[in-house]
Formats: sequence, C-alpha cells, structure tokens
Amino acid sequence: MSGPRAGTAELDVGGLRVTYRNGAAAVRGVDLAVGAGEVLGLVGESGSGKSTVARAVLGLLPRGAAVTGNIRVGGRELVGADPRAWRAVRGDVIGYVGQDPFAAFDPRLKVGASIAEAWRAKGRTPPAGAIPERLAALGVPDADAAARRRPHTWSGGMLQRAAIAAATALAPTLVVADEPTSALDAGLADATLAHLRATGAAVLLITHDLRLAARHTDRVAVMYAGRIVETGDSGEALSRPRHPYTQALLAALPRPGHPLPEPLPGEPPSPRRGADAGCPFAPRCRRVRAECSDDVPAPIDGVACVAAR
Ligand SMILES: Nc1ncnc2c1ncn2[C@@H]1O[C@H](COP(=O)(O)OP(=O)(O)OP(=O)(O)O)[C@@H](O)[C@H]1O
Repeated sequence: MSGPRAGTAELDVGGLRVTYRNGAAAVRGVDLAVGAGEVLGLVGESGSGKSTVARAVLGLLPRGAAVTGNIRVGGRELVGADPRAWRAVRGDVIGYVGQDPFAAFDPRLKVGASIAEAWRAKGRTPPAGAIPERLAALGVPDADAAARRRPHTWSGGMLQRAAIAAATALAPTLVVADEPTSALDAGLADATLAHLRATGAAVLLITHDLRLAARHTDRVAVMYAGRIVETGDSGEALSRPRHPYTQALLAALPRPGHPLPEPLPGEPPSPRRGADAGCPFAPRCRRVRAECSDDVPAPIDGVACVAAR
C-alpha cells in the first residue's frame, strides 16, 4: 500500500487505544497516517470506532476516556498534551468539519461573524475581505451579502461550505471531517468534498459511505470493532477488496437494477468485551477457518486476515 513516506505525514497515529469511562474499548490499536494534500477515508459500520478516532485526534474525547499510543500532528505528539496545548493546535493546525452545519453556527450570529470567530479565538482579526473571499472560493454565490445573513436563511449545502471556510480559515495543515456530507444530497456532497480537497490540507474523512469514499479519497482504512482491518489505495481496496469484511460491506451496497442485497449478517461485538482471543470478525465471516480463533490477525500488506493471504 502506498502512503506518506516515513516521517512526512501530517497526521501519524500509532498504536492508538481509547477506552471510555464505562469500560468500552472503542479503539483497540489503530495505526494510520495522512500526508500533506492527501485525503484518507476512514470507513466502517456504525460503532466501529471511527468517530472515536476523530475525537481523539481533535482532543475532544469525553472526560475520563483513557488514551494510549501516539497522535502526531506535524511531528508534534499530542497524546498526554494538556487542554491548553490542544486549544492551541485546534483551528491553527487542525480544522474540524462536523456532520450538521446548522449545529456548527450560532443562530443569533451572522454567518460571517461566526466564521470570524476562527481568528478571534486566537486573538486575531480576520484580514479585510477574507471571509467573503473564502466563501466565494468555496462556491457560495453572492458571498458578501450571504455572510451578512443568519444561518437559518442558508441552505444546508451552502452552510456546510461556510463550515469548511471556518475550519480552514487559519490554513490548518490537517482537517478532520466526520461525516461532513451526511446531510447533503449526492450532488452537493460531491461538490463539497471537492472543495474540501481543494483546500490542500491533509484530510481525515470519516464516512460510512463507501461510494463517497471511492470518489473522494486517495486511500482508505476500513475499521471493524476498534481496529483497522484493511488499508489501501481507494481505487484498489474498494474495487478489489481483500478482507472479507470489506467484501461484505461492498456486497451489501444497493445497486440500481439489482434486487436489494442481503445485509451483512450478525452484529459487531460489544466494545465492552475483554481482550479479543481471535479475529473479532470471525463469527460473521463466510471465510472463517480454524486458525481464525488463534490470534487477532496482524495486518500483512494492508490486510488483517489469515484467509486473505
Ligand atoms: N462517550 C462514550 N461512552 C461510552 N461508549 C461510547 C461513547 N462514545 C462512543 N461509544 C461507543 O464506542 C463505540 C464506537 O463508537 P464510535 O462513535 O466511535 O463509532 P463510529 O464508527 O463513529 O459509529 P457512528 O458512525 O455510529 O458514529 C460504540 O460502541 C459506541 O457505543
């Protein structure tokens, strides 16, 4: 699998483990890297741990969550950093785009004033004309007038672009985008992700939408039960998947003109279970064999599966 050269990644996550205060071990040893200008898609079923990885990278996990491993952004280690250090990197070095643009904007403020907060939070003033300029660059029509309106007068698609303008206002080198287009129709989602890529930042794009990932990411990492089970160039991994889980996810996608496919049978394991003895996907896997219960398979050549070798 290609990826950023060693030591050149904007985001370098190694051996990341996150356990919530209630004992849920949501992330159980994740390694991933995103290079400058690269878009990495983190995909997987609901509950696989994608948002937990995103929240860990943003330093926004709830109180009491235990984090071990490494999260390096621009070479700087953030695991164990104090809240002040996290606040310093958020906005300046790491931008965040969430799912719901209406939740991201204060309904009482004009959209331009909300975007200006990105600078003001750091004690700075937005350069003259910068906000409408950025909105216009992101495809917001009549950006000057639009910036002077409150969010309820904006469409969801346009407001999501304003959220990208706010997240990238200070030119962060990394953007974490957690399901940023789930509220948008397919055409708007495509345009919004193209704009996100055009910012030139390294992007960690969390999505459960494999088709979206295939169109808008350079590489993908497929998560199951707190671990990455397959990584690869998106074109390859999402057209010729090697892990039975990735294969099942793709087989479960509806296709026009075809009968609705069978959903993936069974349920993912609970994050509150203890340490895994064997492959956590084995109970749902159609290629399961005896050795799958021996150990958690280590990734070899991007695939963590003994049957795929
Ligand atoms: N604050 C929390 N306390 C305890 N458990 C949590 C908390 N947040 C998430 N979890 C659990 O951690 C696991 C991973 O959740 P996470 O939200 O990271 O998955 P996800 O892949 O992003 O799913 P989704 O797409 O539904 O957001 C889930 O089992 C979830 O219930």
